[in-house]
Amino acid sequence: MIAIIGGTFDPIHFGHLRPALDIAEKLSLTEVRFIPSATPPHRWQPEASAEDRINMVKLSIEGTKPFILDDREYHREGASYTIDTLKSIRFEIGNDQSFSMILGLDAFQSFTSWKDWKDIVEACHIVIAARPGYQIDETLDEYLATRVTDNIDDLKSFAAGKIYFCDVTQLDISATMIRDKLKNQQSCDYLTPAKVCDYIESNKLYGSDK
Ligand SMILES: Nc1ncnc2c1ncn2[C@@H]1O[C@H](COP(=O)(O)OP(=O)(O)OP(=O)(O)O)[C@@H](O)[C@H]1O
Ligand SMILES: O=C(O)c1ccc[n+]([C@@H]2O[C@H](COP(=O)([O-])O)[C@@H](O)[C@H]2O)c1
Repeated sequence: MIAIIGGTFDPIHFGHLRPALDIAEKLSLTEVRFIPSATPPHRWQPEASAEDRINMVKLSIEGTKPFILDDREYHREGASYTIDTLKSIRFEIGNDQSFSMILGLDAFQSFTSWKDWKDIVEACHIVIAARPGYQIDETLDEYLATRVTDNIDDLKSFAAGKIYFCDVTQLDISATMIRDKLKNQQSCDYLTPAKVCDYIESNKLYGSDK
């Protein structure tokens, strides 16, 4: 079973890494691919370059099984739409293998505004990580509500199409919080791996001149 976690990762932090590991262990995932969004379609453009964000992801996951970097969105022109990423992965792994997309609860809340969101649900399972400050929407879209399962085995028996809310270690960390601290010449220690803090410092990212 493989999964992806996409993100702007500007920068990557423990709020991405620990929940992704919790989900990998809970679902016995053989691979979790971190996919930095080169040109996010839906938000202001990232502060750090795609190269720096990719380097920080690499540093933060090296040596951690089953995490790997997948930089396909960097090599694609135009806006980084998730549906295009999923189609290209499906092309590689075939239609029979169980394949999940990990999303934080905040990202899931705007999911029905994503490009071709119904096709996304057909292409993969969606595993939603709890995030401090966000609650499951009681008025979940009907199309989505019928796909919710609390049975992990469904994620293994079906290749796609299920939605699973996953309890994970809740860390109230955001990339915005880290960028703000660095702008104020504060440290990002213990919010993201030390190697990422060192990279930010050496490359003077996010207005940090420490
Ligand atoms: N602390 C967290 N707990 C659970 N999920 C998270 C957390 N932080 C980010 N995520 C999820 O990780 C994915 C990528 O998030 P992203 O790179 O936008 O990080 P962010 O911290 O939300 O960034 P920003 O503050 O710049 O908006 C999204 O699905 C998001 O919901
Ligand atoms: O494809 C879309 O329309 C779309 C709209 C919003 C978000 N996404 C993806 O959702 C992931 C998390 O987004 P973000 O803003 O939390 O980094 C990331 O991989 C984005 O490319 C994708």
